[in-house]
Amino acid sequence: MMNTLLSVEHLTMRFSGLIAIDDVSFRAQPQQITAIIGPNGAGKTTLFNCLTGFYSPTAGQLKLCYEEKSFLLERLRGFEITRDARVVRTFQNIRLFPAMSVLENLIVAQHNQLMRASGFTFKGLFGFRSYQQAERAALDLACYWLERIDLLNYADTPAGSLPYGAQRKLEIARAMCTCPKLLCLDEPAAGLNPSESLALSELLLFIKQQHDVGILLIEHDMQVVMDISDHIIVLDYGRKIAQGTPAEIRVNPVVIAAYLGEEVVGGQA
Ligand SMILES: Nc1ncnc2c1ncn2[C@@H]1O[C@H](COP(=O)(O)OP(=O)(O)OP(=O)(O)O)[C@@H](O)[C@H]1O
Repeated sequence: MMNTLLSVEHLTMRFSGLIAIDDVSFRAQPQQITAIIGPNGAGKTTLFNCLTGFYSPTAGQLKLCYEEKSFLLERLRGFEITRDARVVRTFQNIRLFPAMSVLENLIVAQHNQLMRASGFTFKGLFGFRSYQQAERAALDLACYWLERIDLLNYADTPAGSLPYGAQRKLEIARAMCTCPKLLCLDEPAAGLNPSESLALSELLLFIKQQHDVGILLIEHDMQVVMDISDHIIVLDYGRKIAQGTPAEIRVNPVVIAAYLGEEVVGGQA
């Protein structure tokens, strides 16, 4: 029996009169893909904003556990959520550093490790061996991910000049360079063509199988969701209305009636 990676308990987020998330509870397991679906305005991104410190929840508990450690995310500041709890996210809109090279985007993601290795400057300045080793390790990790996303030949290309689909993959590679335990992806398939969506699905399956990370996936592309998710949480107007495996969600009448529609359940996104 796997240990739970993330426990969301009675999460509520209010904006004045509007309840964006209303008493939502669910669990996510390590090395599994947990999809969060629901129509526009259901509260999906707000959930990510609570998990990653952009919003302070009105109520509820967000507990992350791994390797005998546990973190209450709602009590941490944003940078601690990434640095200490190792939760990382991407956004609906691409947020790469467009003028930096592809490789530099992946090195910047390892800033925390490199700063520690540099003794917060002087070991780096004086070229300590331990810092040089850390630099090499950062480069190796960046190259590992560049190979995984087929961008090794574009290492020196400005990230902003890559095709859209490649930028989406680079964002995921950049997130993975932080060595996360929980990877939160906000609509990674948005704007991708069918073959790019397939490549994305393969990348996410590779990550979940080969790396000790749990994935939370917000996605409107039902083909991607149904193909790769282990577990699906369905939100509507801030409330959880269903959860289950893709097979269960496909035939859940509440979900069919409210969200997917019969055509989409049949596999047409
Ligand atoms: N900072 C904010 N202030 C006020 N209302 C907000 C704020 N952030 C989100 N909301 C509201 O909370 C509700 C949920 O929004 P959210 O962006 O989480 O939905 P979503 O499920 O991610 O939608 P989409 O699929 O369109 O991205 C919406 O009604 C939205 O307008």
